[in-house]
Amino acid sequence: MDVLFGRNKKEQLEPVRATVTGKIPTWLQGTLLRNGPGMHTVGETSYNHWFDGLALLHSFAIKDGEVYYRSKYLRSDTYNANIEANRIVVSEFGTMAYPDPCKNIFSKAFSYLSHTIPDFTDNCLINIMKCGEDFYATTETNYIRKINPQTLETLEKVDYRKYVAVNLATSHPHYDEAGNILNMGTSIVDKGKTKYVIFKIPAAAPDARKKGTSPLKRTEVYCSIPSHSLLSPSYYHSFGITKNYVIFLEQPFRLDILKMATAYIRGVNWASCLAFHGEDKTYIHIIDQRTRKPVQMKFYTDPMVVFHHVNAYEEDGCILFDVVAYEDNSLYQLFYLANLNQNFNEHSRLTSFPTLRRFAVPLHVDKNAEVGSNLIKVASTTATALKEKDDQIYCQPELLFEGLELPRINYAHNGKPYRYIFAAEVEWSPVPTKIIKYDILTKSSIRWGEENCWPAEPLFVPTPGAKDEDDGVILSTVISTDPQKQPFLLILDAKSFTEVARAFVDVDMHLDLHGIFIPGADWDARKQAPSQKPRDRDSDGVAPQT
Ligand SMILES: CC1=C(/C=C/C(C)=C/C=C/C(C)=C/C=O)C(C)(C)CCC1
Ligand SMILES: [Fe+2]
Repeated sequence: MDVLFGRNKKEQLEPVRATVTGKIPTWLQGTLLRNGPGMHTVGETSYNHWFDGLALLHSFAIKDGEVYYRSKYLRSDTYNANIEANRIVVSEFGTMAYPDPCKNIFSKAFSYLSHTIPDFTDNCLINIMKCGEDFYATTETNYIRKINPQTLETLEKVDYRKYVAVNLATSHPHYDEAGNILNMGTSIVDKGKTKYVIFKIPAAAPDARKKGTSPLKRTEVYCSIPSHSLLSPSYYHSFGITKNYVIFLEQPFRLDILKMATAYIRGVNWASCLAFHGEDKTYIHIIDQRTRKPVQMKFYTDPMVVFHHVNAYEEDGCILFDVVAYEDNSLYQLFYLANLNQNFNEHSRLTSFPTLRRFAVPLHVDKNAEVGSNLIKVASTTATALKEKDDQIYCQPELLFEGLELPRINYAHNGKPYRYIFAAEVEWSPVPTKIIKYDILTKSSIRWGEENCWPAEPLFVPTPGAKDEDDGVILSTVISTDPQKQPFLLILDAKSFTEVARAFVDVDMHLDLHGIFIPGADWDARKQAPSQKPRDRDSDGVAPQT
């Protein structure tokens, strides 16, 4: 399994042409841009956790039935400092590093004792975010890194804290139809308070054409939700939105700030400062986007751990929201490389299985409703919301499916009624072996799989002028544990899940995490030299197919 997880991957700086089998639809033009950890050893030192690996960006430029692949390590300050020192000198999620005290890599990097919150890594390995006309590699700290989506070059380091007071921010922002970003972050012990901050980054400033005007400068705080606990805010990886609401789960999987403040001197990693509190509730916060305030009703559910929200929408006076939920945080435990690399099958069995759960939250509660009554009258779900004595509402989900992760949807349906989920199927080990299409209406599923093949998160790209929700293709990168088999870009028909084409590349491809498809035929993958600046593109206001 070293092939999948631990071994350092070689970057492919020059675009390499893929061998295509099948026929790529002529309308499919654009770039699939993805991110994930690619290097876990620097000199004699190694990271402990798969999420620690240095970010390796890769892209498939698709044009006129041809595919060109390239990959490049994100030249983050973290990457550069590590490479220069020939050892790991910046701490990551599962690895605490001890740099040379004489070298000041980050501004406040080593003033651990005078700052409650230490400076974090800019190794942005999780996702790609489109912000106006710019693209950023993202992680969950306060740093994002601007990148050139064509050449994969690393550009400015952006500190969210310059624009909004957050120490952590999700890697899963939402986009509205105009491309405006809605994201969330946590502000830790700032002015005596710890809060969750929902913020909006407009797609483009009116004066965006003026050089150097970043939409980030117009970031505005939408709403702040006080944390239930000053010193132990919830950890969250994503959140949900509907047309009018934001759904935030304050789950009992929490960061311990005092532990974090002393982690460096105690010689423990950040991950050890995260703990699941199975005795606590999961609070469901619903924020009205029109008033920018949380709704008054208090909703909660049983303890659980959610990384990925799938989608949410409003129906008959309720919010329905779908998440992939676990009984505990054992998933993050499994991704320690020691577990992944040796006796993979034995050590990497999930003790808690990912389940697709649908929750229903009533938006209007009849004051006279009896205690114990179910406030959900929506016929399409068996999820319940029970009124309790103290005006709290206890939500119990409907279990839709067991064994999927990395969910994606047709993003045109984000926040709206929808029927299909595209995801990786998970069978008691943390890595997918199949891609699945789950139909919420019929509760049936179809899948794609092949021997020794490990497909990544499947991404949906709609056919131009698509009518049906599943009119389009699925893109997934597939790597194989069979050394004879080259990695490939898989293109499936999203309706039938039959193979449309695959594009093989003879490269050292990594198992990635998330990415986006950037539609457009105006880039020439072959000719763009790695050092050229991106061509000016017209602002068409089109949100990425995230
Ligand atoms: C460095 C660092 C963090 C990094 C977390 C990461 C890198 C999480 C990755 C999660 C993934 C990939 C989930 C997939 O479902 C924290 C804990 C936010 C805070 C402390 C500093
Ligand atoms: Fe994620």
